[in-house]
Amino acid sequence: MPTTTTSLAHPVPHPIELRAVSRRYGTGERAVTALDGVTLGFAEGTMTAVMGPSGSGKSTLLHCAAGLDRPTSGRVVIGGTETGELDETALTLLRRDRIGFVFQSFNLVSALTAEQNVALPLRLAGRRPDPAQVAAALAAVGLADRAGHRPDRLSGGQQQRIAIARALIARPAVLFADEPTGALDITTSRAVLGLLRGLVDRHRQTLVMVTHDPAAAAWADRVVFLADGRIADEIADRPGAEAIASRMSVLEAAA
Ligand SMILES: Nc1ncnc2c1ncn2[C@@H]1O[C@H](COP(=O)(O)OP(=O)(O)OP(=O)(O)O)[C@@H](O)[C@H]1O
Repeated sequence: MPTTTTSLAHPVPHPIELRAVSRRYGTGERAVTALDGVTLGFAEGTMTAVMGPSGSGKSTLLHCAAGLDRPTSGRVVIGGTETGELDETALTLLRRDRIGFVFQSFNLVSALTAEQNVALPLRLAGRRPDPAQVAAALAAVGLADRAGHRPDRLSGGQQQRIAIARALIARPAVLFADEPTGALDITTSRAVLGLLRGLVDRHRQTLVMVTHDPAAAAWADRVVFLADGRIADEIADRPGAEAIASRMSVLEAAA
């Protein structure tokens, strides 16, 4: 039977690639290796959950991959650009163009309305926000009718949805989320995760999310497990929460 090879000579690069990335903090006896030779790519239109025991390097991985922190050794390639070759200004501009970030604590500006918060990244980039673009971002997270509200008049879930709209306003290739549902109840978490999943499925958004919660990780296509700064395990093909929880308990028992 004839065989056909379909591999591409020049495959499209992943929006983000980490190659043998290590990050050490401090020097001498106090040195901590937070990441230890991690090689990982995040494909377009996929959702990856990053899990692992406390201190295993999840936030450090996210910060290095997003260009918020620089590795001690190894390479981070964002949209085909080697970030190690960029100075701080060029890295900031690349991040502004390509990366969105959502935090557990929402990080909204309390004195600004929902629409002003969403428009903020454009203003910081020196661009005049297009009201239609801001309205579309609010509509995409189901909060068109809350445009004039300040964060203290919104629920936790609504605040996180505003933070997601703000992260998406510049149409980043990759959205990073560090425990985005960590401060939310189960029902609200589900709504936020459904929204994130929809962005991946409908808009081919690439999403990388750190979580401790197997139920949240079960929304992902792939779960990467870290232990002591290394990739300890990986499950692909949308694993269920039970399979994820049992891998986590093995890693936590060993930690
Ligand atoms: N700025 C820093 N200076 C020194 N050590 C640090 C620094 N940031 C992180 N570390 C250390 O690096 C290791 C990995 O930290 P990191 O925050 O990436 O882990 P994590 O898996 O996100 O943890 P958690 O689940 O508890 O948030 C830990 O041992 C931590 O103490």
